[in-house]
Amino acid sequence: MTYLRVIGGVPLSGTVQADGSKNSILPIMAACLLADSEESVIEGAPALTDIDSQLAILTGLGAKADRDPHGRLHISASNIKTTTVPFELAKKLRASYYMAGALLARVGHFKVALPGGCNIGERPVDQHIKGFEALGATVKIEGGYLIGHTRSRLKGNEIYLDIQSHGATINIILAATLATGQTIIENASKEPEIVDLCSFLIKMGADIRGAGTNVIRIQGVDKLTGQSHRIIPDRMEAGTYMIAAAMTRGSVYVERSIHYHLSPLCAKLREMGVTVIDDTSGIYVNAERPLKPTVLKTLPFPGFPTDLQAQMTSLLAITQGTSMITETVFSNRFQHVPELIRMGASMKVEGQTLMIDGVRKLSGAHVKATDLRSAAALALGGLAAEGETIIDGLDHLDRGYSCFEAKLQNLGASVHRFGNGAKLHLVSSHDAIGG
Ligand SMILES: CC(=O)N[C@H]1[C@@H](OP(=O)(O)OP(=O)(O)OC[C@H]2O[C@@H](n3ccc(=O)[nH]c3=O)[C@H](O)[C@@H]2O)O[C@H](CO)[C@@H](O)[C@@H]1O
Ligand SMILES: C=C(OP(=O)(O)O)C(=O)O
Repeated sequence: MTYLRVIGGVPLSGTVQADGSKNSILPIMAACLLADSEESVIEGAPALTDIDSQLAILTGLGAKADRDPHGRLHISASNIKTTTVPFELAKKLRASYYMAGALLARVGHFKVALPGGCNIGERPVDQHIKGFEALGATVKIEGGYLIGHTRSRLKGNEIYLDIQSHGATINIILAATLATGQTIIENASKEPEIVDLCSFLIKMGADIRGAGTNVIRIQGVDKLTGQSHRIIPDRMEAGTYMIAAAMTRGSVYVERSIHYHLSPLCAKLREMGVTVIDDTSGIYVNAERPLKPTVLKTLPFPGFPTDLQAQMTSLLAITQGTSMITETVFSNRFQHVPELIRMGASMKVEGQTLMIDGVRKLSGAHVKATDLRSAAALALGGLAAEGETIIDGLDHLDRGYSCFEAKLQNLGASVHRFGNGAKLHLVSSHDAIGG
């Protein structure tokens, strides 16, 4: 077992760089399957277990998929030997289901085990199925697999998404790129990762208009070829470090973060009294003044992202006054709450709403992360807490944060990984910092 030990109390200070976006690179890796010639080279791929899992899936399908020593991914899918993604591989990440749209377009059939990923509530695929069927495929769920085929080439169609689903928008775009005729996706997701995927597909030869708006038009083409692409910065990772700066009353420059992608977070932090300044290369956060409580609701982009909700919970836990968070995207995304309460937070979940009565300080405790962003939220709690916090469940953290400890150490934090039977020993921050 491996744990993270965080000694709180140090205001973060310095510069941290955002890596390439996990939620952008994973569908782009699936899109590489659409090219029957030329290698794709993806730059800016961080060292994440989700990326390793997606590489293993591509290799299993017969593609050549590797990471070079400079962190670039090389993917070439001239041969596809199977269209089955077994449970053992698919269960590791939600993004495994993007193989369905790509395989359906490229070879006309797929059998992909229903995915894993974060345990944050129901993650149905009815909108993905609706889209594939509208394009002419026959799709069923059987034995834990999503199975689809089409007898002839997929045919473009109009598809209205009942829910503005990020995943379904991506899967339908992937399937529609090689269809005949035009596909129009209405009520499409507008998230930056969709725009990045479409930029890559357009370089490959796809004809796509409207990415980043609610209506995306895809005119099918006959062929796509591999291309090079640099992934956009990870707004969730960048946002996590911005919140960490605010929590520790620090002063941090998050290089490569894009203000437009983070505008809901920047707005909320400013409302709370944090200084947030954006320039051409990043965002500067300074939180020396006392902060004010706030109210926020998670929504599809450009609303407040659900992937930053847990981290904001940690910040509001130590912001005196009453705050309220409503989670509208996922049905079970407050699993960090009992752990923060273990650290002294005062908050209560009422349905999809969390009422927070901000306390002056959290205190270190042994806590367990049950999903990716809750792991980050607990680490942030630890950075601001008195004493030592031990965090269990790092497999979740490693899915989405690369060099997490090193980046925080660089900002002055005391964060270390230890494990394999190492003795847990809780100490006070005074002892630990050597005061
Ligand atoms: C809208 C939103 O914030 N999406 C987030 C979601 O994308 P992800 O693609 O995982 O989720 P979706 O956007 O598809 O889901 C949004 C909502 O739609 C529902 N749904 C989805 C598909 C479907 O076929 N039927 C259905 O009912 C889901 O249960 C959920 O309540 O998690 C990603 C990883 O955390 C984030 O990067 C995305 O920003
Ligand atoms: C929940 C997340 O990832 P996934 O949807 O891949 O499980 C996330 O990125 O916060």
